Amino acid sequence: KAGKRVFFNNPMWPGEAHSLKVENILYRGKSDYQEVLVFESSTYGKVLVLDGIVQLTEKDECAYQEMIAHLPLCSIRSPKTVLVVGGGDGGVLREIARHSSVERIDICEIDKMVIDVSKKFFPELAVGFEDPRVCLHVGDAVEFLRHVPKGKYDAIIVDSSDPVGPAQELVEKPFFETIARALRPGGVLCNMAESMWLHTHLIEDMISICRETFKGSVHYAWASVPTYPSGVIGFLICSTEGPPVDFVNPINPIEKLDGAYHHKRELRFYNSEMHRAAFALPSFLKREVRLL
Ligand SMILES: NCCCN[C@H]1CC[C@H](N)CC1
Repeated sequence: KAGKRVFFNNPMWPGEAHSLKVENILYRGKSDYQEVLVFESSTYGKVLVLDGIVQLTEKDECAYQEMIAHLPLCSIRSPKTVLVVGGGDGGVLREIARHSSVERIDICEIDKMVIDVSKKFFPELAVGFEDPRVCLHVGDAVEFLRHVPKGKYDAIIVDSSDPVGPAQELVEKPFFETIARALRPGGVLCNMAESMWLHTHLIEDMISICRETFKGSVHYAWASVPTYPSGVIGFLICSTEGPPVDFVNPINPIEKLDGAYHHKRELRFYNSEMHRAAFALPSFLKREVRLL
């Protein structure tokens, strides 16, 4: 009933909780991997929740989907083949589709229920699946990447949930090694990388794995997403050995992309200034994760 609140607390962020006012519950289900909930909130539009953790809201999904897609793709001259790990809601696909140079987008999502629920309740995101360049694989990305030919992709985007449950393996070294192998020389990875306020140990671990695995550069960027814990989310962005990639100054600025690909929906968060600003880090973080 209107006025009810839902609280999001979780061992991933002890001692704190975020809450949203609920107008009505639209869907509750349980897939082979997780519990799936969709509700209409009072102020953030529709909300997708997996195992009690907010994945996206209609109001602020633009920040996460646009940044995780354009930080890597605007850092390389002309991305052609892209892989999305996770991303079953389709939002990242919608963003990648803006890049007219892209010829093929593979996506490997483990949970079909997330795709079906997104198509039913989040058409603004699921529109990403309609692009003819998209090739959907429903299954475990760890398995999928084992069979990918060496050097196949220009960019890989890991749009995962938290590393508890189905996404646990996506922060371990063997997975990053299969990603490095699947990228071409000078190819780029952009990986969801939690909160600088809550998860500096996890970020440190991921960065040290990436430093060993990716012989190019490793950077951390971040963006404001009010409905994620602590209101920010980070991105770990790396390049493999080969032509050096300057992540901070986009060589393929989104403003230069031909408008044809923007007609469906304008950008709400990302632009080249936000791109550059995303790599500015607070002093405590630079000390704690010894980044360049
Ligand atoms: N594709 C929707 C976003 C999935 N990534 C989120 C990162 C932060 C997490 N606490 C929740 C999922």
